[in-house]
Amino acid sequence: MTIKIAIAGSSGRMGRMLIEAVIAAKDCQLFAAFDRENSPAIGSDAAAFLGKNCGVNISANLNLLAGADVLIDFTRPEGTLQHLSACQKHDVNMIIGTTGFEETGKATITAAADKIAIVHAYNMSAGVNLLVKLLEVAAKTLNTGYDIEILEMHHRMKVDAPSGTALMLGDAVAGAMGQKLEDCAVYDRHGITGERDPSSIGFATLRGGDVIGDHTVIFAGMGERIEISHKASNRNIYAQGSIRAARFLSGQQTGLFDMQDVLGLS
Ligand SMILES: NC(=O)C1=CN([C@@H]2O[C@H](COP(=O)(O)OP(=O)(O)OC[C@H]3O[C@@H](n4cnc5c(N)ncnc54)[C@H](OP(=O)(O)O)[C@@H]3O)[C@@H](O)[C@H]2O)C=CC1
Ligand SMILES: O=C(O)C1=N[C@H](C(=O)O)C[C@H](O)C1
Repeated sequence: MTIKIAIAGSSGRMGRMLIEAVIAAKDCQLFAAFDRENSPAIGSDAAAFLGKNCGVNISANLNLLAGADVLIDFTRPEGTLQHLSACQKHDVNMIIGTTGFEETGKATITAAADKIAIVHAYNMSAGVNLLVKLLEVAAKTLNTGYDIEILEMHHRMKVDAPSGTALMLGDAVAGAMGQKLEDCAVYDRHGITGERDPSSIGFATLRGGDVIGDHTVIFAGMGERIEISHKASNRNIYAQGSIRAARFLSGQQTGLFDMQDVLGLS
């Protein structure tokens, strides 16, 4: 069976990576490609940046979703929520990689999963999702006497902080220790902060250059330090994860899933 895939944010870093990966995947067909109305790419072939013609022109008309199996969206929260409405209208499943949602946006996605099937994950790579499992073991084993800090670095163009992945890793660690991340997260330190609260999970955000995505969770004890890291060196890991998610969604009618479900890790 061929999976008919539409891509949102076609001219973005992830949009282009996804177009290349979908065209290369034997069981996938690039069905539609979207950008914003004011994008200079509107009307051009979606594979033009590869020096190829794939026969799908970039459009802002979301009615072209009709007949697609799934829309893959790596844009911005406000764009994703517009695309989500269009997916419900046309009964198209959705894969959401966008980060930076407020609680209301997350609730809208959860509600939409009563009508269509959605994979929503802040990191589509197999490696990061394995890290989540490793962290659950680490957090349960090192649950007293170790200070937990999460460090992430991304390229200078990234607009949200901390990264969605850092928040997901923090959530996994907090959950494994019977805590809620919102009750123990420390996102800023400046000035006379006082001693570290042993029950806190600290976050540090670095931005610079073209770093694709580095994440390290540190368990700092007295006499030893454990660091569990993932470093991305190519965005194709996210595109391949998205294609796995598209295969997973084939045949699903409704429901909200994450990459742990897709990879059989849940
Ligand atoms: N889950 C995962 O595995 C990963 C998630 N991400 C996340 O994906 C998102 C995109 O990342 P990246 O590709 O680097 O970003 P880019 O800025 O390179 O691309 C974003 C694309 O979305 C478009 N866009 C922005 N706002 C809207 C809108 N309101 N409506 C429709 N389209 C819109 C942009 O168009 P324009 O240029 O016209 O603004 C652009 O084409 C981020 O949230 C990032 O954190 C990234 C990598 C992996
Ligand atoms: O913006 C990015 O580039 C990335 N965003 C995601 C995040 O916020 O975690 C995933 C990956 O780290 C790359």
